[in-house]
Amino acid sequence: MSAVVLDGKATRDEVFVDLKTRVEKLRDSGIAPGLGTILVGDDPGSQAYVRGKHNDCAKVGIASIRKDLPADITTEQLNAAIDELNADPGCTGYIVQLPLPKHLDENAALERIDPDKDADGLHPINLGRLVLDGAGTSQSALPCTPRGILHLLRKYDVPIKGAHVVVVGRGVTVGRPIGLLLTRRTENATVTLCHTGTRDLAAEVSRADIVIAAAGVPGLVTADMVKPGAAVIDVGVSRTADGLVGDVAKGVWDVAGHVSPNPGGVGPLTRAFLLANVVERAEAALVRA
Ligand SMILES: Nc1nc2c(c(=O)[nH]1)N[C@@H](CN(C=O)c1ccc(C(=O)N[C@@H](CCC(=O)O)C(=O)O)cc1)CN2
Repeated sequence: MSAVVLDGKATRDEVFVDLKTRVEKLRDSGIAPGLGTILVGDDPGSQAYVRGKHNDCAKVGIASIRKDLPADITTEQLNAAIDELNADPGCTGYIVQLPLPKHLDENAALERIDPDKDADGLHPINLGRLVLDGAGTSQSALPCTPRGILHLLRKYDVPIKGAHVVVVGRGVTVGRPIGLLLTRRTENATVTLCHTGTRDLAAEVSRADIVIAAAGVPGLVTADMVKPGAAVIDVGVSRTADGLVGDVAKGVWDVAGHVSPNPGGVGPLTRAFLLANVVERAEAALVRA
């Protein structure tokens, strides 16, 4: 079997066309959406992601505000940068790029973001709204990668209702929120969340109609684990001497029905839906005004 490729780049381009029109409409109403980013340290991966986010802003006409801080900043200095973006009227939505250096408390940083400007949907209030089925509305943003995964599955008509989804990885940006998203009544999937404490990963994965691999372990999901015809979404990424490597081994392509590759799958949509969240935060502010 040769899997159908879920093309993240082509899908991102479609999302951008829609966003450009909405940004122009907002500008006609006197609102200029602006994305802020806070990047701490010099991790090459994080630097590349943040650079990409600002390039994307230029493509759809969103202003961008960039705060790059050294790896050894104090909690007080990080808090000051967050407070500045909370107070900046030109910044309608922003993110703190993760991971932060070990000496900084990620949860405390996320909690300090103004929930109305939380473009990642990772503030505890917004994650709480996801639990209560309120996220993804004018109330609050949905986390970007889960939103991208759902969009790709829908676009390529991968059946979600009633599907058994196995998520590998329990991180805050993907593993935990994707389970909440796919078990909403509108999606109605059954989700198993696997992690390093899972006893028999292969047995869990083999029952899945949809596998979402977000562990950051190169080649963790192998062909022998995957049910023939299943959809496999490769989200985890590791930077190795051979370049970027996903969680899904190459042989999976011969067994799966659909594969979202890495790179070229969900990553570009993570960035696209960050901008969608910024536009939607600005649209919501317009309605409130
Ligand atoms: N505050 C956040 N931090 C992090 C998030 C997040 O959603 N919010 N997710 C990841 C990193 N990430 C976004 O920040 C991200 C990952 C991947 C891509 C992407 O476009 N990948 C490309 C390959 C890019 C390359 O060559 O380096 C692809 O998959 O084709 C964009 C953003 C952790 N941190």
